[in-house]
Amino acid sequence: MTAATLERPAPPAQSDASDAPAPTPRRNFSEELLKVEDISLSFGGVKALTNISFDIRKHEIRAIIGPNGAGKSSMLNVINGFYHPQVGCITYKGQTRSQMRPHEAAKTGIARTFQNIALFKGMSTLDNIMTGRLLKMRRNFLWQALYWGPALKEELEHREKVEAIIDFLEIQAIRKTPVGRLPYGLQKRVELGRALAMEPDLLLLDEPMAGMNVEEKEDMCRFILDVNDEFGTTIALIEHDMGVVMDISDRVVVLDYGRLLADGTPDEVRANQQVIDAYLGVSHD
Ligand SMILES: Nc1ncnc2c1ncn2[C@@H]1O[C@H](COP(=O)(O)OP(=O)(O)OP(=O)(O)O)[C@@H](O)[C@H]1O
Repeated sequence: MTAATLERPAPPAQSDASDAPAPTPRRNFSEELLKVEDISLSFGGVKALTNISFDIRKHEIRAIIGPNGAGKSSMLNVINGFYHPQVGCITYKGQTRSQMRPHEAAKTGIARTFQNIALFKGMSTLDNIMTGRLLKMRRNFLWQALYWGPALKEELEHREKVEAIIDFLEIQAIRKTPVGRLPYGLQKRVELGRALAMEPDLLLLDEPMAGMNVEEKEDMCRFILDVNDEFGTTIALIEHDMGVVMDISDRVVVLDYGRLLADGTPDEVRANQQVIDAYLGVSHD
């Protein structure tokens, strides 16, 4: 399977009296999980985002694309509370805020991977993924020292979850290896594992395939699709590889110079002349 041949599963056929050709085989989603409205973010004189509005629907794969410096990472940072916009609001799970706080975002089910891998390089794969369970731990260290039996039971429950993720991502062979010794593609997979350990409802992936070879990209595509299908996780991802974006995304937001240039299905975005001019014709190698 190549990345270029990956396709989302087609929705069930609709009975239609007309002989019109079937619609593009993409999935349809209606329930909104997150909405950003009129977001503007500046750093001094640099306008990173200007009046950006779009939504992310439950269970979809949503791509955010755009040329370098378009504001994609800033947008993810606004969603998970790393950056606080000067204008606009965010509605997540029905609650509207002018800004997210990182711990609020994490506690309410938003997990994130980073453009530059942010793992503990000296720690093993297993321990790195275990750090993703920290917010799920019910008891503090003092409690664990005083009540050893229940603490052990809780620890075993977390271990089981982590082992399940290790199996799912097919990284059993490197579970004890310090991640700093792993090749780049596997480190990216471990970082995905750590985000999955948070059992997120919304998973934000910042360039999950950057720096990967073709085989590693195929693997990562498969894992992203599987996470979405098997766990029902909603995914928002930034990606420069257009083949991947068009193949695995349900809808695509296009940013350019911090402004929203287009928002639609991959087919709509692909056919948009402004997008072609601003982005698709531009090489990012
Ligand atoms: N912490 C910051 N301080 C100052 N300027 C920033 C900061 N973060 C982002 N910017 C600026 O905001 C603009 C958008 O940057 P951002 O990283 O969001 O773009 P991007 O689309 O993710 O780019 P790339 O594809 O190169 O990662 C750029 O001009 C960038 O220099």
